[in-house]
Amino acid sequence: MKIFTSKQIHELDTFTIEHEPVSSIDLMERAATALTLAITKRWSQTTPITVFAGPGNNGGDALAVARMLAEKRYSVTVYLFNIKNTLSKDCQTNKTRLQDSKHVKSFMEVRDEFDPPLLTEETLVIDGLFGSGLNKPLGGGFASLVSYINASGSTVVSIDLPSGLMAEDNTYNVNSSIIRADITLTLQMKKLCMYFADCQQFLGDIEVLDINLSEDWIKSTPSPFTVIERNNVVSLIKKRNDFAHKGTMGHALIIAGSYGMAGAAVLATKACLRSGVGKVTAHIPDRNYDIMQISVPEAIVHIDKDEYCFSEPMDTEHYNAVAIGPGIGQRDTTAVTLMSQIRRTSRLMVLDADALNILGYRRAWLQQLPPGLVLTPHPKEFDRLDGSDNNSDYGRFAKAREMAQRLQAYILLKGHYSLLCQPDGSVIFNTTGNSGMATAGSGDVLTGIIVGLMARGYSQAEATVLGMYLHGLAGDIAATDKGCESLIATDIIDALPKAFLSLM
Ligand SMILES: NC(=O)C1=CN([C@@H]2O[C@H](COP(=O)(O)OP(=O)(O)OC[C@H]3O[C@@H](n4cnc5c(N)ncnc54)[C@H](O)[C@@H]3O)[C@@H](O)[C@H]2O)[C@@H](O)CC1
Ligand SMILES: Nc1ncnc2c1ncn2[C@@H]1O[C@H](COP(=O)(O)OP(=O)(O)O)[C@@H](O)[C@H]1O
Ligand SMILES: [K+]
Repeated sequence: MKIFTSKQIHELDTFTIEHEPVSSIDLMERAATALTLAITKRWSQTTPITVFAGPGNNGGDALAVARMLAEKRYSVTVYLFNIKNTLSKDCQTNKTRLQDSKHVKSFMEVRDEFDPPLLTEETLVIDGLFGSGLNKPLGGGFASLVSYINASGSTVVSIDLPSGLMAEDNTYNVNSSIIRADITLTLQMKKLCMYFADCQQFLGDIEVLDINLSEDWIKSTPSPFTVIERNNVVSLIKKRNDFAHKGTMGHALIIAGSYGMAGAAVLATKACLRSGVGKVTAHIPDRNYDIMQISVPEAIVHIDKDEYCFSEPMDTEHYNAVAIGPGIGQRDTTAVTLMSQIRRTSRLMVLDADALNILGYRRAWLQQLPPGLVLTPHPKEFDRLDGSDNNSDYGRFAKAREMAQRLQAYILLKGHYSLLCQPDGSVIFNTTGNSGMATAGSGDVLTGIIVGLMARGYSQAEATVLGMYLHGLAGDIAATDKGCESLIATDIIDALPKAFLSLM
């Protein structure tokens, strides 16, 4: 599924109007019908409704919704903000239609002075001030109105987008000038900002309303941003050959777990074994030997000469893919060994956790990284790599995208919607997974899965897409059994078989 920018969605509206063909005002009527249905499904006629409409087409939608609700005998009070005396054509038409309707309780067009009405906890506010046409953060009277609505305790339904929220980049936005909706009824498709954690406080629950915009345009228009769908993943899965043996199914090497962090190595290794690979070798310091042998009898264990940490690069010729990082610590010896390991490894490689922290604290080394690496940072790890500590989610997304192109790397930025930035500038969002996975060790599990898939023969792009989808899916399956509160990383590994099976 593609994610389009607000500029593209505007083109999609225009294309639909020209090619369906449908007049612009009839398309607005279609949107308003879907919005009204979504509202009447949830609230009865006894709910007092106050509608705030802006001067553009978002306001036009709101005025049409107000008329439809009034015709259904809802009690509706409407404020249209026309400060500059410029309404969009369809907003103007809907203003006239509303005024002509006998049912609207009260309609006021605000030109300058505005006395805000009483909004109580019983009031349902319909926010149609601004949608995808917002071109800068709200200020002045609109910012005050937004603060007033937010402070009111009323339930707020936003049309298309909470007013004040940009469809894409909110880095320099002012939080207090953005509507905090309880529900956002968004038209046709989710906007990019809806995938970012720091925008969720404004969006509330999101419902996407299909308004039948042109399928042809959607199919034929490219977008660098997509969301993984089940069928994409199913088509990636490689069939096992009946005559397969462990020597033909790939050999993964996992360099993980310093003294005191054996668990990271155990989790990554176990997850890797569950990913279809033939053999897994875990390279660990001597002190962790017994723990690994006892916890994961299926793994081959290779011991570092150092008792406590990763200190000598491995010969990786005999492996198909290598993972380095979970729990390796950040000692200077380990840092130097990491770089020497990266330089001498020609195999597919995934860097995670402390491998990323080491690079984050020595950012000059980033320039020496070979192309084709997979990096799996969580937001903090990415900020270290990037050298900044105040990234917005959009900012982090944009920088990860730029870094993936510059380093020719696959950067999997983890989060609720993890996103994969590829060397060609494309970005793939994942929607499997849940908050139960916010628990120590779940990232180690992901690393194990990805290296297992790469060793098994998947490319970096395939392994990361399939890996993040499967990891989240396993988390979702585990959560149906254990619930989110009690979920631990081991549960994700235990659910991997069911996750795989559900895709076969
Ligand atoms: N035919 C279409 O194009 C359709 C559009 N739809 C609706 O139209 C919306 C987009 O409409 P528009 O493109 O008219 O945009 P909006 O209605 O979101 O806003 C545009 C208006 O806001 C003003 N504005 C922008 N930023 C401002 C700021 N910071 N402070 C004060 N004023 C500001 C602009 O000058 C313009 O008057 C969508 O979100 C959706 O709700 C739907 O009706 C579906 C069909
Ligand atoms: N709220 C959430 N929703 C979906 N996935 C989540 C959520 N919280 C964490 N995850 C997933 O769990 C993993 C956590 O990784 P990470 O932070 O590296 O954990 P650790 O370092 O403890 O192993 C990531 O893959 C992330 O996408
Ligand atoms: K809105």
